Amino acid sequence: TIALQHGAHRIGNRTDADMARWRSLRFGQFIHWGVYAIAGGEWNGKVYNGAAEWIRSWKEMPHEEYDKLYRQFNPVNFNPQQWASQAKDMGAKYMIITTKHHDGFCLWPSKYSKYNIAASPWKKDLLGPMIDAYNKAGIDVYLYFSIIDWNHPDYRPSLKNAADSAAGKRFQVFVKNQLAELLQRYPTIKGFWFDGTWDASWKNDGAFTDELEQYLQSIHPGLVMGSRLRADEKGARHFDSNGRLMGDYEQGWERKLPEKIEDVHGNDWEAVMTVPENQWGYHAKWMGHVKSANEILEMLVKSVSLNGNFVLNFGPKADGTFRKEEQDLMTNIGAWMKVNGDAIYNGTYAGFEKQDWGYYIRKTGTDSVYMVVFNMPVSGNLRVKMPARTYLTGVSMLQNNVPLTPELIGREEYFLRLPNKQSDVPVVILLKTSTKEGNKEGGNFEKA
Ligand SMILES: COc1ccc([C@H]2[C@H](O)[C@H](O)[C@H](C)N2C)cc1
Repeated sequence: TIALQHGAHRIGNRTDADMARWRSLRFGQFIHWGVYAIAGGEWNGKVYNGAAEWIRSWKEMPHEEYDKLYRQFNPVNFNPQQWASQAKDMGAKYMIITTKHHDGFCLWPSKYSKYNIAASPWKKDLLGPMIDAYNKAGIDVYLYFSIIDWNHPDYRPSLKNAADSAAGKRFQVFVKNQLAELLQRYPTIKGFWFDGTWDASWKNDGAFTDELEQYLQSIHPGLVMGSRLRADEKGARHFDSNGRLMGDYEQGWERKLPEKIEDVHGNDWEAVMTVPENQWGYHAKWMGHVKSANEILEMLVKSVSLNGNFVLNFGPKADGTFRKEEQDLMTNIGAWMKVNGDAIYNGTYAGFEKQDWGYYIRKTGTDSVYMVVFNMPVSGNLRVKMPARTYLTGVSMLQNNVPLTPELIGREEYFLRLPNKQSDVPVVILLKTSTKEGNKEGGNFEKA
């Protein structure tokens, strides 16, 4: 290994209570909301094909035009209690809100940048009421913060000369001040979700990123921060030059999921996902494939089955309301979560051989293993192969506790048959298992 001053300082996952809480939540709601929602992916009658929150970078959008949009930002229909209530109904246990995206517009009245909500017709802080409402609904809040800041005069993508370096230093002070300001204003938040850390000016100062992470932990112990914040002294990101994860969880899974358990290297991780192919902020015209509730549920279940968290993104309109497609998703996902949430919360990798019908999820620290069936075989037979020295002691439908009688088809291998093969939502079976030889003799199914 290479001697590193600013690489990973911890080998393996965090084991403290704050991280265990993050791990138990499993399902989050991402919210991308800002002045870009006013444009909604269009300008002068033309449609922007990129991600709506990036419209300022579009050649058809003059910077000075975009930079005046905040004068129209007036979310008169913003209702934080309603936002929190629908997130709770969906089954989300945490929420990540864009405090400031790459455009630099702050949703809170920051002392360190005039380009903030106080300068808009709305005037009032948006973050405080949101965080309070979500916390009251039992939902933890994490703050998205973009290091890239297109509005700040000292932001430099790279440092080419002494003047750049001086600006870069001023910018680092600005970032530190804003983050400390957010922690001071919103003490109940549980962590930061950093973004916009790929530019040379950031990744070539690994020491600063390391000091910043330690500074934030010192003023708010227990903060959960993923692998996007840091770089090591050689400019490596996410994984240091010795291949060790920096930060508290792997945060690179953006609009993609790992396929198998080996892909996550034993690290905590989180995937963030858009409903359309690639829109985070509000876009009036969604193009391409829009994911259904069942497709999203499969991503959520697959993430948990591979020991990760899954965060679904929403892009509220400029007036503070959610588009109908997003409201319908929250309702439909929530209906399934209401019945089957036990298989998700505190879920983790089960250690069973993957089968075609779907995914296994173990309730952390227990012998309870859930089977979440997405692909009903025409045979009607759901194959279950027990891991070595693990015995089946009970099988039932999660939804109504109806017991199932497995058919033994080999050494510790079974077929399970559902009462009926028809379902237009995923079906969950609860397996009770035991690793004690003794139970083998008892009521397990081999005797039958
Ligand atoms: C260049 O590819 C990018 C850059 C930034 C992103 C940003 C999106 O604007 C959104 O905030 C997402 C979470 N983030 C990674 C996405 C893709």
